[in-house]
Amino acid sequence: MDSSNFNGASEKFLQWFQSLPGATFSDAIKIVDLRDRNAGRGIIATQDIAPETTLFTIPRKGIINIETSELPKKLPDVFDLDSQMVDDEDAVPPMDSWSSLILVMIYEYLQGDSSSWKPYFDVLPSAFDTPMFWSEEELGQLQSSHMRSKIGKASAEEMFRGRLLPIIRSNAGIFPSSESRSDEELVEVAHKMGSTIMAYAFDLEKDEDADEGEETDGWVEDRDGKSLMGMVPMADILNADAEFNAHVNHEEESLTVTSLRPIKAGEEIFNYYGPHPNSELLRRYGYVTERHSRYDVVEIPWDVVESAMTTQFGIPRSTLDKLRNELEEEEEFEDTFVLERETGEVNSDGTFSGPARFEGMPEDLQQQLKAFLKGVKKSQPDAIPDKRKRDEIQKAVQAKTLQSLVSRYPTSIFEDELLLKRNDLSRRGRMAVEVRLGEKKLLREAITALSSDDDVEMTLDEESGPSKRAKRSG
Ligand SMILES: C[S@@+](CC[C@H](N)C(=O)[O-])C[C@H]1O[C@@H](n2cnc3c(N)ncnc32)[C@H](O)[C@@H]1O
Repeated sequence: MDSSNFNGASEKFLQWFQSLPGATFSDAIKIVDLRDRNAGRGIIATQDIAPETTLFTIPRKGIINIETSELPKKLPDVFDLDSQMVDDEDAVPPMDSWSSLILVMIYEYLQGDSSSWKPYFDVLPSAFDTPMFWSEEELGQLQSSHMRSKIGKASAEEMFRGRLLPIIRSNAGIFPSSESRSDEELVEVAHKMGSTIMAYAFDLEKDEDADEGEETDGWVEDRDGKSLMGMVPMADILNADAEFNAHVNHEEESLTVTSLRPIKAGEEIFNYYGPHPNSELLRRYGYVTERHSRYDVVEIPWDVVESAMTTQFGIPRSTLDKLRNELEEEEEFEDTFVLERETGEVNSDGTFSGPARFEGMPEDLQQQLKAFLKGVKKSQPDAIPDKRKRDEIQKAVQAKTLQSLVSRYPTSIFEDELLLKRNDLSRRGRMAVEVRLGEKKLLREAITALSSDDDVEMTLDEESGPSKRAKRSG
């Protein structure tokens, strides 16, 4: 889209927004074109802004959701949760807030010019950089990032085909132009609406559920279907940063966006999407930033820990299977742990309270490993004669585990850093490298922290990729 069309769409959207009864938009801000830094539209300050200034107000009637769209009135059976809750095994389970909003968005989108939200749809994205839309080759660049298993394309598609498509097909008169579209085309529309919701929608508390006087943060966190979700025009033109300067307040009749601290003329107004690692930022929003790398995580699958116990210390698989079954029966078994830094809470004015620091291996992983090693000691007292030996094995197993995770990434930190210096990487390729590099750096911090212990000597050879020498003492 050339810049006059792009800015024309922004201008029409602003006019439409200002015509909504109850909407306000401060003279101190404007919508701008930030495509030169891959940030689409955003809002900047045109003059210095004091803290707690109202930047704009969105009347709740301007939001798109099941309460404002005409669709639920036209298809009461589909949306009426009570009638679907009947105790009938054959009854269709109620649609959750996620699929309900996708259906509403498909309906409004297919209305075209007749939708009351047309100027809003004109500023919503038509293309996405989220991994949902990446090729296998592009996904391969994420290497062994756990995020690859969280994209959920197949399950989303199953829901679109199994749930939404039959509703659209059996109500063709309500969904304009649906008859002339193939199943594939409608699924593509559903994917686009789903991805738009993922990156743009807010959680909106229903009035009756809202705790008195309590505000909610806004961005969609809850995908389990309980919350009321909605598309909030203008609030979603705000980009976000890990350090932010504005906040969306949820009030009874409207949502207001206010400044949290002084904002200088020319600065961008940033909302907050949450303490997401870059992998999650990419999965939901299709971008990554250096500032979010403080929240990076690495998932540690328990089976990698078990392999370390077997290969490093010869603990038989059968012993581990038995111990695992016992813990599973007691519902105390975890199959995945999260390696992360201590980041502290963000200050109330949107700034960081301090640097992120790696403080240690996940406590729950250590507890489970300890429980396993105690079990091993019972069946093989010679292998683990005392607590000192158990602690030593515990550390070495964790070190081996981290090393195994590092070796799952085909390139080293050094190689990734070199790659990022090149200027021939695609945007998606660059983001994939940044995600995997952030994970490797966290692993390196954890390895360094563990190897500061005398019993386990480890090195990270950056030229040839990470490597480890674990001294099997004792
Ligand atoms: C709620 S929208 C914000 C408005 C969006 N820029 C637009 O043009 O419609 C969220 C999307 O904005 C982009 N975005 C938000 N914050 C960003 C940032 N700090 N840097 C780059 N892109 C950002 C991402 O594409 C994300 O999916």
